[in-house]
Amino acid sequence: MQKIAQRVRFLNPNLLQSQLTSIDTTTRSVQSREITSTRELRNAFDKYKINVLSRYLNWTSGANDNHHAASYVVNRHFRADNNGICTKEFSSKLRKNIPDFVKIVEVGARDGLQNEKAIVPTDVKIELIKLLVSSGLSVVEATSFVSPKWVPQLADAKDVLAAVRDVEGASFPVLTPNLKGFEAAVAAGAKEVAVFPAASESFSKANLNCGIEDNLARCRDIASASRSLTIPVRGYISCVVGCPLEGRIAPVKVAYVAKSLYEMGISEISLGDTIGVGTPGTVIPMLEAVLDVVPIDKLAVHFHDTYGQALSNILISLQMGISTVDSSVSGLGGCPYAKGATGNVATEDVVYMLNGLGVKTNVDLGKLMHAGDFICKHLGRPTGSKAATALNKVTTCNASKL
Ligand SMILES: CC(C)(COP(=O)([O-])OP(=O)([O-])OC[C@H]1O[C@@H](n2cnc3c(N)ncnc32)[C@H](O)[C@@H]1OP(=O)([O-])[O-])[C@@H](O)C(=O)NCCC(=O)NCCSC(=O)C[C@@](C)(O)CC(=O)[O-]
Repeated sequence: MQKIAQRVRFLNPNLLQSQLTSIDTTTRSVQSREITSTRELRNAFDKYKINVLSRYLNWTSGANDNHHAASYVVNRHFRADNNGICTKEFSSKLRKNIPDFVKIVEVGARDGLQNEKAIVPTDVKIELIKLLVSSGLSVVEATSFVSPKWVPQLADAKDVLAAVRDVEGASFPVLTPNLKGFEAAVAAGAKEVAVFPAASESFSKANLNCGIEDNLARCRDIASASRSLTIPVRGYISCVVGCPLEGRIAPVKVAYVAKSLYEMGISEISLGDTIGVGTPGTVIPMLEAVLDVVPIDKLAVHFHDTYGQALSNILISLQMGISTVDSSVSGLGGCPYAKGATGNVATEDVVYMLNGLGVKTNVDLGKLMHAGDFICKHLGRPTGSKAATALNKVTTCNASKL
């Protein structure tokens, strides 16, 4: 700013400073959606006389060697059109479909813990779930009713669910791979369940001991049993972009499973990048294929962060209009049948990004970090959340207000 002020010699530095401050004020109004139309933007420009500055800088940049500095200032904030009226072109394009509210489905107590070798005591799981609810999360997946021989960590499913099922403020879906699991979950008081087919035949066999079609038949049994009890059934699809056994998964395979789940009346379909190999380059075609067969409001995304791509994949999904995102406190997790896959995207990182975008989640980041600290202390390792790591260092800052 100082350098620009010095170089733009014909403009009084104080005036320049005040004009740039006005640009920042207007930018914030657009970001917070106080300004939503071109007319409101033009009014703000008139009020602050910003167009004078942008024309001046454009002229100056053409007239001297200060091109880069001047165009940086103008283009960074606004683009001047032929009439000298600026539009915030990139911002409106890139934010157009991003929803005002995102529902976060917290999977830390299930997906997060299922892969832990040392058995986490039941009362620690219960306390974790309660802390997550008190942070404002409205969906906290509690556990799985699967074979304890396959997933010993979740053998206490009945006790965990019994302790949390009546906690107010959230729903507590549980995974059910077959009718046996569904019946046990209902008997334990489940009010919402989830089935979990895969888009990869080999992964389906490794994870569930049956192929895609046999597993879809099990899902159908659960969907019809749940109908009479008015229990909503969520459906995960594993390996939506890549499989640890088969490699790349074609979008058409994901669309096939998604359509099958939709047709059996599944309430929400969560698209899982189980091993975290996806990038926006593979996620976009997969979402396009699924969107051809399932309405957008039925979809959720579930990204593991093995390659550090989860937030980019979430952002692109939001830009495509998806408004439900799964995540796991402190980035806990990994699937026992997907070797090498690391945790889910950390809920703290998702909330931090959404706060930055001005998207509501109703989640208090400070309280969420407290839940993360609690479970990480128990597991004896640092958080996997970058936002929590950074914020924990900023002792003077109130994370809830970020
Ligand atoms: C599906 C089964 C049960 C089939 O397992 P199986 O061995 O083929 O089943 P079976 O019908 O032959 O029964 C064998 C034994 O399991 C018992 N059994 C049978 N069903 C149940 C049940 N529901 N609950 C408790 N016990 C059960 C059954 O009673 C019997 O007991 P035994 O007579 O030997 O004592 C097994 O493969 C299993 O439990 N798999 C667990 C898979 C799992 O939990 N994977 C992790 C979750 S998926 C995931 O993480 C991905 C996701 C969702 O997050 C999305 C993403 O990240 O992308």
